[in-house]
Amino acid sequence: MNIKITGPQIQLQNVCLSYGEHDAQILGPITHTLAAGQCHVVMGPNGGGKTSLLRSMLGLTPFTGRIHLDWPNGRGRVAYVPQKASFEPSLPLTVMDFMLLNQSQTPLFWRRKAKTITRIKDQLAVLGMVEKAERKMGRLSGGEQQRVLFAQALLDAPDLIMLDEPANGMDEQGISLIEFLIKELVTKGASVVAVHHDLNAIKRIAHQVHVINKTLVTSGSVDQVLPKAQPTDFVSLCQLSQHQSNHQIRAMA
Ligand SMILES: Nc1ncnc2c1ncn2[C@@H]1O[C@H](COP(=O)(O)OP(=O)(O)OP(=O)(O)O)[C@@H](O)[C@H]1O
Repeated sequence: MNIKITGPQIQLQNVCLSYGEHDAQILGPITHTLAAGQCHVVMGPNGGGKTSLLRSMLGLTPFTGRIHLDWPNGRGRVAYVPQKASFEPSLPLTVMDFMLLNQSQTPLFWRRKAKTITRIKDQLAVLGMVEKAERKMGRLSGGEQQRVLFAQALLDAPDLIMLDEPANGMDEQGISLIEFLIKELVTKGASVVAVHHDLNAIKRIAHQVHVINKTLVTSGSVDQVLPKAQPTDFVSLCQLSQHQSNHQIRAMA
């Protein structure tokens, strides 16, 4: 099948990050390129800097160095599903309100176009959440909130989507659905960058895997990076230093 790629290539040059002037360096230096139109999984230990890297790519966290999104046909649409969102249970924000938030500049209480509402309901239906459109966001379960966040991210057919642990809190059906939708996005030409911990899921969805533990430990296809995909491999993968990584991973295969 001939896919027209609409997602960007992501180029990182000497990217470094620390949160405060005197704080330890969280990331870097990282010089690396993520190919356009593929599903890239970022994995690594807790605190290794995966979220920080994603947020840097989105321009949400200050960093040094350079991150360039090289779009094939001019700048496309970008979506982000954060690791966790917290909604105060008493906050009077329904699922529908939340979906409408970045659909226009007009206040929420203004009348909405029927076309927009239908489009939102269709997207909520895909994620199995249309029946809960009038529920308050803060009263949904974690997995349900995650489904709504995903629905909102997909609403404008993104060309680049960043997913921070998209399967977090999801049941089995939700996990399959998210994986199906990720594959569908890539089939349509989008670039996907997802933080993930589940090795089996990574094998199912990833074109390229990038192991991050402050710096880039290693990167390559699933077959190159996850030769046997046992949990112990994951631990050792994360502990490898940049210098020894490629050699040792080949030895593990
Ligand atoms: N806003 C912040 N201010 C100060 N330190 C931060 C901030 N955000 C993250 N950190 C620190 O940066 C380090 C990397 O955090 P980050 O969330 O990027 O890691 P991660 O790999 O995504 O972790 P996890 O797998 O646990 O989600 C951690 O030590 C964390 O405490």
